[in-house]
Amino acid sequence: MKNGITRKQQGCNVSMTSSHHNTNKEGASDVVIASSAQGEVKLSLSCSSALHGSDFRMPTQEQLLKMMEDKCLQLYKITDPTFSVTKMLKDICDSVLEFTTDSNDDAQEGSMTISSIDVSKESDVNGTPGIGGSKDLDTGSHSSNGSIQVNSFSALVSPRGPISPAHQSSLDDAVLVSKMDRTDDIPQSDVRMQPEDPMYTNSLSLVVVPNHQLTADDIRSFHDVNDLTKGEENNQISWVNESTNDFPPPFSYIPQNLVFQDACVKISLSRIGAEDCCSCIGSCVLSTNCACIEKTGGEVAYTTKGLMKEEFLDECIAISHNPQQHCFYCKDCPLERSKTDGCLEPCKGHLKRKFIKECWSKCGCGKQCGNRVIQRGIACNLQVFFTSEGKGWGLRTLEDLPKGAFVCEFVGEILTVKELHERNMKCAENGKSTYPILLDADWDSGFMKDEEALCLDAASFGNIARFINHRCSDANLVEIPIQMECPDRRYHHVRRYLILEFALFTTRKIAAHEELTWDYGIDFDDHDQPVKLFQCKCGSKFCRNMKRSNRSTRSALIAG
Ligand SMILES: C[S@@+](CC[C@H](N)C(=O)[O-])C[C@H]1O[C@@H](n2cnc3c(N)ncnc32)[C@H](O)[C@@H]1O
Repeated sequence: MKNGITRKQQGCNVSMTSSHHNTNKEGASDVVIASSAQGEVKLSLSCSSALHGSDFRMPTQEQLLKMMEDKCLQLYKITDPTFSVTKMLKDICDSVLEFTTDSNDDAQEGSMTISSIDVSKESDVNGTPGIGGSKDLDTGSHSSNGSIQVNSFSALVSPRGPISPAHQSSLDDAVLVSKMDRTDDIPQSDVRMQPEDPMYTNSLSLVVVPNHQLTADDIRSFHDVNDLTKGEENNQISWVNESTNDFPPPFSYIPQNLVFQDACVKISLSRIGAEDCCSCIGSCVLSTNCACIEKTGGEVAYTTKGLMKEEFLDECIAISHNPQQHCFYCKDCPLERSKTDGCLEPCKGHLKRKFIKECWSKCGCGKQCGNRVIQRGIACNLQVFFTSEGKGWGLRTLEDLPKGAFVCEFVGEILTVKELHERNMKCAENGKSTYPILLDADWDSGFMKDEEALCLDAASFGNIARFINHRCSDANLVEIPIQMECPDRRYHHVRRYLILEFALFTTRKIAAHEELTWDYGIDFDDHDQPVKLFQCKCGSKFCRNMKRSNRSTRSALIAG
């Protein structure tokens, strides 16, 4: 396939040939993208039939393209009627040329090989999908020493230690991607792609480790440097580590809460009565009698710009600053019950928070109603980064944020508190932590069955909120429960099915690049908490861990 250098002149030929000798090892397939100084781009695919038996028959070009288009529809859900595989191949060539002409007036010469791996066999027991095929490599060119310069690279990464010299390079086995500085640890023979220009210090290197068996955690730790959310959110959320060679921990990104196992979450349309929906037309923020807004005492929580109203926000912040004044005690605390196996300890109290009731699908208003902020998803530009204060990874904003802006929900697995306790016990044995938050808003309503006392754990399955670190008292985010369709406060707020929400809003103006923090409500004096306490490095002058004077009784989040 050849293209001329300008988009107007470009032409695209698709031709197919087959050979009887193997061009690469068993079952491997390569995509080679080569460009010449004359502005030609060549895309060649090679694959071996070795794994599929000896009765290999070359399909016709038409058969192949038809099969691929069916696959794109069924497997990748590409439903655009104008989509065609030929056009996509041509687009790849165009992109190479576009990049070359945009970034450099002189056309470059070079090539790169993208190899496919099949780790689908390595799916973990929980059904975490394997990664099949190569991922998102951008253009590159050969350097004099034979390695390939990567101009930009959206890649999978693996937090692996130095690679032993015993490894020999091969494109057929596991593929690892490492940060540039880590390639010092790796024998040159194992490095297949390596950024050479210091300008690309945040680019990644592709390292091939032969015969390496990928584990489930390996697969879960492959995080795209440009988007940790795997495309699940409105905005991409990149990650960066300017301090160490560490990679983000293994976890699966989920944009909505999911039940782990025993949690009893009963949501059905029939449970959502007319009294829990509004019949407004237009934006409820301007309405005088919106039934949803009536649920929160007739107080509209949002401004017309989609920010939380200052008065409402300040009350929420005051509750979080003075938990003792806003606590209720349950008669038969599910948390204590889960810990003590029969022997009930005194309940330390749970926070009674203000909550927001957003409009929902059964309401008369539409998606653009001003009383629907959280359900429109993450709107700010965020980044995960490695903190320099010893807190591990953290989340920061890349843009200035006003006071009262919605940042993200807290999403995780929905567990019963009994399951959380069991999980914490296991974590204590293997040095891991849970990142739980109790859904305890309604625990004062009498005896609850074990399967009804719920919490969220974001350590293994969670959204971007799992990276938000704790700060005592003067955190720049505050958590506010959101109720949508479900009137049952036990779930706090349930969106669609099986979704519980807990949203984080800014408590003040936040400047670009500031770390986002919230007060987990930890009592650093309570050594009886089911999870291991950490040494707080929040740096706040109100730090409860340092002073140990302010004895909080909140149990909003028992951090591990
Ligand atoms: C919800 S996670 C936050 C993300 C975490 N830092 C990471 O690297 O994945 C909570 C964990 O982060 C660490 N952490 C959070 N806030 C901290 C703080 N103020 N000081 C020290 N460690 C903190 C603790 O290990 C805690 O168990």
